[in-house]
Formats: sequence, structure tokens, C-alpha cells
Amino acid sequence: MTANRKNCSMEHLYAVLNSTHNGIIAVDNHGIITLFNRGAEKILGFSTQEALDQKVDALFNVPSLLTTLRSGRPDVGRNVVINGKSIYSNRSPVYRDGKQVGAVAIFQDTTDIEKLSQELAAAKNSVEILETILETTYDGIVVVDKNGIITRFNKAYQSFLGIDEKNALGRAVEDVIENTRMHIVVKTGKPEIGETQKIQGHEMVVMRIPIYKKGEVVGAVGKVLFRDVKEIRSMVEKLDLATKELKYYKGEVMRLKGSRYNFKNIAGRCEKMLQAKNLAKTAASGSSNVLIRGESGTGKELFAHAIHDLSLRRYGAFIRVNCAAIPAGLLESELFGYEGGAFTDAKKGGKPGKFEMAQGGTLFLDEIGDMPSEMQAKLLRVLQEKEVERLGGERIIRLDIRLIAATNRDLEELVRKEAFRQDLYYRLNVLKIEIPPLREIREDIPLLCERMLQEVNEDLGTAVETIDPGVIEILKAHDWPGNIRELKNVMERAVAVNTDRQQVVRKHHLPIYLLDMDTGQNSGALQPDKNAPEWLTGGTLSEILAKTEKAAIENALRAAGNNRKKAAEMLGIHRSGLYQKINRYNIGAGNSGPD
Ligand SMILES: Nc1ncnc2c1ncn2[C@@H]1O[C@H](COP(=O)(O)OP(=O)(O)OP(=O)(O)O)[C@@H](O)[C@H]1O
Repeated sequence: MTANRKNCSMEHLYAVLNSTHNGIIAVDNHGIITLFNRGAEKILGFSTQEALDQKVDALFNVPSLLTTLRSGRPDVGRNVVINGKSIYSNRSPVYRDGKQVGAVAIFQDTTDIEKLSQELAAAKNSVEILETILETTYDGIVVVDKNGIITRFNKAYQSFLGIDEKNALGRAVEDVIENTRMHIVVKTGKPEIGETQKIQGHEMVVMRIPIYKKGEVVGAVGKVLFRDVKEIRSMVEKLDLATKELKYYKGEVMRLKGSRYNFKNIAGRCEKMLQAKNLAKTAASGSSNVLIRGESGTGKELFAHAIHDLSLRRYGAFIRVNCAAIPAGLLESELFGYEGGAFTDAKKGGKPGKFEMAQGGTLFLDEIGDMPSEMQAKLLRVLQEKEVERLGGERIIRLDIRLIAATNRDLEELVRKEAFRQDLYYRLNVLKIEIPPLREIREDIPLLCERMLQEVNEDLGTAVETIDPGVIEILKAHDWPGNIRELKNVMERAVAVNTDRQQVVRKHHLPIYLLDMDTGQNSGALQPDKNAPEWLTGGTLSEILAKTEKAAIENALRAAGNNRKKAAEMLGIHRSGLYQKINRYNIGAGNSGPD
């Protein structure tokens, strides 16, 4: 390129050189800078004054024009980094009249371009990943632009609909996919998730999501979540079945392991009951031995079950031993078990003891205060050593059990009288729960009655709903030596004698002993109850009892659908006893039900 000498003065040439975006540096044969344009100033950060007449390598510590001077050859397309900037340069020697008189470098800052190209590479990478996902996913995916024209249509969708990509791209989505709403979603801008859409006879679950750019809908993506609702239905059915099975097996485990009650079964919200329940919950979260004290019928066993049920041992066994009910001679073999041939009546293969059976669970020793003293010593040893040996056996079994003991006796008094070992008492009494007698928690009587009534209704299939306030008053005034068990019996009886199927428990449904007390206590004189039914007021006591018995049997037969076996069970008597009474009272003559 040559300049037009007429129009191209030195000033004009400098103006041209200074206007280029590129940096230009020229040096003479000694490497002294003779030209340093504005572009070079901007890129390299030196002013022309600073650069001119300087040796080029004093300014930049990079392969410089000196190399070009030395080689006398052009050096094109070099990338160097100067002051953290990426510089792309071309260098050439300068010849005048056939002689090398210096060198020139023309360069530009490519930092931004490089950044851009890195970003582009990353974006390309992301696009490739998304492409792969789109094409390999099992779900059908379609993308439309803001006019509802298909721009993407993945392989899964193509094969499901039997339509090629080339026959779908560029077409209105409603012309390609049946019952679609993608063209509507791009208008409403509202996502539709979990909708069903019938395609080729299949109810499919789909989602349609609008794509926004700078607040404007630019398209939408649609996805088939499941190929067919039937798939979900069958999954839900399977899940449902599995949940039911799990519930059933959990119930079975609980039933087999023996824990039947939990804290929900314990009614009572007075201060004393709450204290007992809170203490029992604390006991459940730990592993120490527990001693439950309370009069008969206060709910000691119920508490023991609830503690087991709430503890980490809930899937282990709950084994109950009534120390008072098992003859002293048998208690040892019951607790320790025996090996075959250990004694004359021993079973052939031996028998595990209750300690062994409670492994991983809870051993509930009821009526511990009645345990014979030699057994107390043996129990103490087990608690100390945490191992047992079957009678006649040699194998030592390490024990992992929690012991809950209960008694209605005053253990401290028994210890004082030396009827109960003090060392065993201390071992058992790690955490003591006192259950109050019913006479001390009278405020809970209405609640307890309600709960008992509910339980009785469930057991007998009856629907007696409420209790007359007068009845509650009588019940509150009673001393309840049999505690909650007695209250439960009273409610059971009240429902059983409720032959006229009233929905309310009334005074005449109560046993006579409570009514006697009522008339005596409340009026100070014996007054017949005006509400009492006729059969309760007329006749001798044995006649009234007979009438009551007859009514109770009739009611039980009704509740049991005339099934005598069930009725006998409900009444707690033997079947033959029931037959005798049916004959005696001539109940349901000619109408005998199944037995
Ligand atoms: N707080 C309560 N809430 C509901 N039912 C209760 C409550 N306490 C006791 N019961 C019921 O009363 C009856 C007697 O309870 P449980 O057998 O637990 O008493 P106990 O103190 O162990 O009696 P015992 O000392 O005679 O063995 C059971 O039917 C039980 O369900």
C-alpha cells in the first residue's frame, strides 16, 4: 500500500495511525521506539511521551520487536499476555530502499474476545448436555415458541406418537398433538401441572410450563410425566396395598409380642394422672427398671403396656408374669425355663423361660410383692448378672430385657417386715410410678365413664351414648375399692341391662349396691328411685336378681346376634351354664341360634 503524497501529509498519516483501534509500535534498528500510537497507549497503559525514545524491551518483558529485528522475518499471529491482557500481534521488519531500518508491531487486545469465546464454549457445553437429556429421557418433551409453533420435539415423543421430528417442527402444536393446550399456555402464561390429556386413547399426565424472557412469554415446554394414568393408578394401588400390609403386620407383631395398649388408652387428665403419665413417658424413653405401685384395678398393667409400646423395645416381646397366680413351685421353671429331661414332667425339647421369651423386649412382673422369698433371691441374681441358665441346662443366656414390676402392696412395709428383700427393692425401684386410686381422682370420673362407655359399645356393638348427670353424681360419691376396673364393670353392666335400648345410662342401669348407697347418702333416708323400672322395685332380692340375670342374658344374646357361644363369652360364663339359664328363664323358646 502506498500513500497519495499530495493528500497524505505526516499529520494526516499520524491522524490515521492514531484513529485505528489497533496498537502500533515501530522501532529503529536499535530497538528504540520511534512510533507509539493511541491504540498502543490504551492497550499497554503507557503514554506516547513515556514510550518514545525508550528501548522496547525496557517497557515490555515479553518476546519483543527485538526478536523480529534480529531475525529480519515477519512474526504473525502471536498471542502474548501483557499486564494481564491477552494481546494478539503481528510483527514485521521495516525495509526502506531494500535495507532493514527497524520493525513494526500491530496488535489488539483480545481479552474480551477470549472471555466471550470461553463463555460460548461453556454455553455450547450446556446446550449439548441439555440436548442429550432431551433426547435420552423416557418422557416425551415438546417445546413451542410464543405462537405455539413446535421448535423441539424429542425422540420419546416422536416414537410415542409415531410422528417424525421433520413432520412436527415448524407446525402448530395443536395440529400435531391431540388435545394439547400448549398454544393456550403461551397465551395465558400460566403453568399447568399434573393435568390429564387423552392422547391416542391413553389418559396421560402432563405438565405445561411457559418460558419467560424479560417478563414476556417466549414459548412453552410440555412434558408427559407418565405415559398413562393407569401406571399411576397401579402404583398407588401397589403403595396402598403395601401400606395396608405394613399396618397389618405391625398389628400382628404387636399382637404376637403382647403389647396391646398405648398411652392413648390411658384416660385421665387430673394432676395426679398427668404426673403418672409423664413419669411413665420418661421411663419409656430410658432403659431402667420401673416399679409401678397402685391399688388393684388402677391400671398398672395398662401403664406397663404403654411404657413398652412407647419404648425402643416396642417390636420386642411384652411378657407378663403374674407372680401371685403361679404356684411357688412352678414360678422358677416359668421364669427360667428348663432343658429336656430336667425333671420328671419336663417337656421333651425343654421350654424357654419368660426371661428368654422377653429377650429384646419387656418383662412385666405383676404382683411382685407376692413373689416367694427364694425366688426374690434368684431374681436379684439375674438382675445383677444380666444372664440366665435354664433349669437342668448349662448354656448361659445373656439377657437384654427391661423389667417392669408392679404391685398393689406396700413394698416398703414388706421390706420393713423382711417379707421383701431390701436389695431387690432397690434394684426394682429405679423409677417408681404411683398410680392414684379412683377415689383420689374423682374429677376424672365423667371422662373415665365416657371412655369406658365407648369401649363397652365397641365390644358389644351397642350405641349407648351418654350418661345421666344423676348417675355421674352417684358414681362420684362412691369409694371405688375396685378402682377403674370396678367402674368399667359398672358401665358394662349398665349397657347389658339396658334392654329397652335407651341411649342414656340411667340410674336404674346401675347395680343395686350403688343405688343403696345413693339413697342413703344423698337423702339421709331410704327413698325408692322414681326412675327405677318396675322389675327393680317389686319383689325380693333373689327375684330382682333373677329378672336382672334374664334381662342381661337376653341383651347379650341380642348383641351376639343370637350366637350362644359368643353370648356366653360376653357374659363371662361357660356355655353349659348359659344353656341352663336359658332353659330356666325360658328365653327365646323355639328360637335357638347357632352355638
Ligand atoms: N386410666 C385408665 N384409662 C382407661 N382404662 C383404664 C385405666 N386404668 C385402668 N383401666 C382399665 O381398667 C382395667 C384394669 O386395669 P389393669 O389391669 O391395668 O389394672 P391393674 O392395676 O393392673 O390391676 P391388678 O392390680 O388387679 O392387676 C383394665 O380393663 C384397664 O383397661
